[in-house]
Amino acid sequence: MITMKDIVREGHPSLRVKAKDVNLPLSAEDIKIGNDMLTFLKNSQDEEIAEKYELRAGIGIAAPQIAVEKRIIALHLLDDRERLISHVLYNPKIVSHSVEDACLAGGEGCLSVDRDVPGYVVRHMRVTVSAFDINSKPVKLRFKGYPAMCVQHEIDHINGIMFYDHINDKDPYELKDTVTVID
Ligand SMILES: O=C(O)C[C@@H](Cc1ccccc1)[C@H](O)SCc1ccccc1
Ligand code: NI
Repeated sequence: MITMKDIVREGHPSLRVKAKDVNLPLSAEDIKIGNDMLTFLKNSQDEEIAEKYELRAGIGIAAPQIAVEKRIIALHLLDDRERLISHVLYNPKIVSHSVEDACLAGGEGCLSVDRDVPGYVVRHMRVTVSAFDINSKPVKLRFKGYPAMCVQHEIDHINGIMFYDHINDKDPYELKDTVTVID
């Protein structure tokens, strides 16, 4: 099982590379990596397991965060209507997005960053993502609001981008009027 010791921290080279596409159909190894990542998220959100294994809560994770430089991400969170969003996505790609931008009111954190980095991380309010699921089947998924922030955070990771790369150094809380702040 993945625990915090398996999650690399900022400064590790895997966090700054453009990860490679996985081959399809998926190998048993790549399927296991995806399942292990999703299991980590579920464990990290389970009070007892998280306490027992000292896991930091996560709603998303990307393979480079466990030093696997492949384009694999996992999401496990509830949307604003309490619907479960739980996916392992292979070779995810944003194929379209809204003109409207958004950011989380409290800024963002990262399982690979052991410090607070204040500031707004402006992203697309809505994204459409094409990917392959754990059965090697093509999927097209639409995300908006909080889940959209999460999937963009994870796709950034497979492109070697950290959330604070988006924060305006001079004015971390700069907000253009086209940006919606998500509470
Ligand atoms: O490091 C990661 O990739 C997991 C990120 C995902 C994430 C960060 C900011 C905004 C959306 C998603 C976080 O560490 S998950 C931690 C977390 C837990 C609950 C709510 C928000 C962030
Ligand atoms: Ni992160």
